[in-house]
Amino acid sequence: MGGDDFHKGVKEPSVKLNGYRLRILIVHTRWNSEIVDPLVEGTITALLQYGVQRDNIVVKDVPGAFELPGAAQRLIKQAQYLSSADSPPFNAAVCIGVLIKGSTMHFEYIADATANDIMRVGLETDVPVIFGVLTCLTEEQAMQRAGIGRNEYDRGHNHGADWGAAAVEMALLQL
Ligand SMILES: Nc1c(NC[C@H](O)[C@H](O)[C@H](O)CO)[nH]c(=O)[nH]c1=O
Ligand SMILES: CC(=O)[C@@H](O)COP(=O)(O)O
Repeated sequence: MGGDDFHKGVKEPSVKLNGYRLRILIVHTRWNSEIVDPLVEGTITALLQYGVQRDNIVVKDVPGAFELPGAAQRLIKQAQYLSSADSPPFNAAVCIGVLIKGSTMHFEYIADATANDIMRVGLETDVPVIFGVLTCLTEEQAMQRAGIGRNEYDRGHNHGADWGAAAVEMALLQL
């Protein structure tokens, strides 16, 4: 594979909601918002295509990727504690951010901590938490993975579509 052949997206699962009303949490960063925002939209679009109702998609924002796991944990546990017929717990969550390598080791430390803690939150809460954090060496790499690449003939693939599909599939596994 030559050049920066980026991931074209996972083969979509053949999941069907079959009447289930899923409630999905999206936590996204404000860092690199010009790339994060299309990823959030791609995730929401995928969730809607799979039959999730828009009022069952809760979207919250945090400063940066390092804050994603803590916010997801607090919001998931809060929903579990305050669970009611009108406000059921979340069936899945998606943490969305974009890390772009700078000139120090900051990138590596945040990427490692964020990835490990997002995994931990999912395991500890028993709510699937999808890892929607791009860890890129250049801005163009990130833009291509948000479907907004500078190449007018190939803008890339919006990974939000994969994350939304994964959230639905993993949520149904929990039912
Ligand atoms: N450089 C990037 C950051 N850095 C900020 C941290 O995530 C965090 O908000 C700060 O260290 C305060 O705890 N965040 C990103 O999401 N993307 C970056 O490229
Ligand atoms: C991912 C980061 O924290 C990075 O953008 C910060 O840049 P730098 O390493 O040049 O401080």
